[in-house]
Amino acid sequence: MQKPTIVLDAYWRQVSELFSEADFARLHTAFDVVWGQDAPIPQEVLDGALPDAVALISADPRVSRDTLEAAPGLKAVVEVSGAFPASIDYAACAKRGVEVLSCSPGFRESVAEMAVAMALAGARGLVTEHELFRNGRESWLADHPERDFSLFDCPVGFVGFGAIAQETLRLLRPFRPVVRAYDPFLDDDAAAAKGVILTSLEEVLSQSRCIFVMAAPTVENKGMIGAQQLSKMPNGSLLVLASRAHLVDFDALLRDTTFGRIRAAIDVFPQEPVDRKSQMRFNPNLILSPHRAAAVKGGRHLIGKMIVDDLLEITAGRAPTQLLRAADRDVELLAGVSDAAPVAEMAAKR
Ligand SMILES: NC(=O)C1=CN([C@@H]2O[C@H](COP(=O)(O)OP(=O)(O)OC[C@H]3O[C@@H](n4cnc5c(N)ncnc54)[C@H](O)[C@@H]3O)[C@@H](O)[C@H]2O)C=CC1
Ligand SMILES: O=C(O)C(=O)CO
Repeated sequence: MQKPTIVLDAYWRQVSELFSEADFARLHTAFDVVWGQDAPIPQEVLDGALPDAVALISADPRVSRDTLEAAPGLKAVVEVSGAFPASIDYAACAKRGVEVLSCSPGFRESVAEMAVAMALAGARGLVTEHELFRNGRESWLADHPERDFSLFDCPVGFVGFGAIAQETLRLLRPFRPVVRAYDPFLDDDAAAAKGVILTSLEEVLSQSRCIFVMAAPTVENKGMIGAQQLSKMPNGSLLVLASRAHLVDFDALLRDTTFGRIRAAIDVFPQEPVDRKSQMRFNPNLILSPHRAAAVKGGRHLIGKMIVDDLLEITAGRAPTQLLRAADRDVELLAGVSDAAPVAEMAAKR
């Protein structure tokens, strides 16, 4: 029997960053894969494949009514950049019954692991003492209660309680944290099922010693953590920023961390790469990570597994269960907010 055709146009990503060898083999066993190379797909290859394609996997999917007309058998569009882009006609896809899926849940393990690493490094003064040690100024056997704390029984807060936050909490569970979360799109039952107190942003910020910012960037939440919100954080508390700089007023964050009243561990920045002369580079109360939360060998392979699993479901006539479905989200809030262009440019230079 002929295998269904899929178009794999992952560039600017590398195919091997998305798929383990085993999942790439599963993909090829189940589907006739067009392109699948680490270079942009030539337009004529795409045009030639669309009439037979059941799925289009792309880091930069451009799907208009014309695309849908050219692809009468299309059942799914999978974006592999990390967020729903503005370049898809979501209404036209919904009308045609084409699933639009985002790979974003496939980052959860690697990003959660890094968030825990950043929290532990911040909470135990690891990076600070390491830097002081290099300069002969380290403090032997000192507790530093004004700065350091244990995650055991610690009040921990989440701003945004989606896939990455939930995975982070799963990893933190052995520390028995007392967990509060602010997420206006989560209901009480879902939070209760995870053992989390769903509450206001103010309470999360004022009652937690360690706060993870993990909300998706939307058209509504730019700079939602500003000077007023940061002022609620207790002295000596730590902000771990893992989702997007969009959520935080960086001028306010840099002001509040300058003298160490609060500290921050940051993986994502308003401009990436950060300017060589930025004050951030000289602020000892910041742990700086160059957008590497998912950057580890295999750190994006869950994406490939989810893609293969969901495409098998979709081509069997069932609903996808792994990737994020546009149909389940208010795409108006999300689409195009996260600009993939700087990430794509940095990725090209790896
Ligand atoms: N640092 C890195 O390398 C990476 C960062 N990310 C970022 O992490 C974000 C979160 O990823 P996931 O957990 O997989 O997404 P998700 O969609 O599962 O969860 C996002 C959560 O944010 C919540 N949210 C939206 N607006 C909010 C608001 N105003 N206040 C509080 N919560 C709000 C949503 O209700 C949702 O529960 C992504 O959108 C992406 O920007 C993702 C992968 C890698
Ligand atoms: O690490 C990556 O590949 C990302 O896109 C993070 O946002």
